[in-house]
Amino acid sequence: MSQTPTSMVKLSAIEKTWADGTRALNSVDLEVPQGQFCVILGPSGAGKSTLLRAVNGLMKPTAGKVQVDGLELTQTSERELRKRVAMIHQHFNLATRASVAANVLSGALPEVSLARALCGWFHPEQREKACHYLERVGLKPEHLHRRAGELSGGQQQRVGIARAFMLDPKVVLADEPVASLDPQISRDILTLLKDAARELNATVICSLHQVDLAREFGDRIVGMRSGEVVFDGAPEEFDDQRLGRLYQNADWGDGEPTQAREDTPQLEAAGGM
Ligand SMILES: Nc1ncnc2c1ncn2[C@@H]1O[C@H](COP(=O)(O)OP(=O)(O)OP(=O)(O)O)[C@@H](O)[C@H]1O
Repeated sequence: MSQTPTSMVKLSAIEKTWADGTRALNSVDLEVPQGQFCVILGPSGAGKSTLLRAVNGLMKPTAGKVQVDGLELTQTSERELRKRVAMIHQHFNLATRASVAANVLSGALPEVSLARALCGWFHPEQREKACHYLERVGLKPEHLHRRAGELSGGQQQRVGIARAFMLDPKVVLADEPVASLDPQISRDILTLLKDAARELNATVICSLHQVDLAREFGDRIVGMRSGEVVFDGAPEEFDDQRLGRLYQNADWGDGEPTQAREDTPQLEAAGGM
């Protein structure tokens, strides 16, 4: 008998209005089940990063409720949240002067006491796990003691993935993880991320700019525009017409707005694209 998948992330009526009046999120409802690779797609300024930051607690919504693994964020300590939710960043966010090993081990910090963290003392099991993940992401033993900043972009993102998986997270948030990488390396990195998440049955919410990658890797595509969800469905449903509507007159992040086409209807309400 098939079971209804557990909802791992649940956003209910999330609003975010920044101090300058910018409305970044407008009544966003989103439920992401356990184990899903959910891609957030949309033009620059659509609210993708703001949404991801709502899930990891870095952005306090103006209104609405965020739940992760059944816990409401306002009632959850940062430490509890960090054990469940890991983040992968566009610009890797590594300590570039520290070793690759130290960067990966830093993913275990929410589980380590301050005194031990200051001395750089990690459990042998944590060191073993760091080695396991470094191997898992395709880095070699000789990389362990190199400074992270000396690695290529693709290698740095591999370190970022290994770090993110150190605490067996239930949720991995990836904010444009391949934006600065070339197409083949982007595919390798997304394959790694998807496979590593599948091994743990972890939920991934990944913002992307590349539509082809969203279609290839997403179990589901959520299209955002002007702070609203305007498409939510399977990649097969996200056809070129819907793509056109999502990006109509929009900024692709390269400063080149797409031209409106006369036959392109106005955006409809969520799910109605
Ligand atoms: N700290 C802030 N203060 C004021 N406005 C902000 C702040 N952070 C984001 N915004 C605004 O909120 C809106 C959504 O931004 P967000 O970064 O979430 O978009 P995005 O879809 O991730 O864009 P991109 O693809 O370019 O990264 C934008 O209008 C942005 O300028």
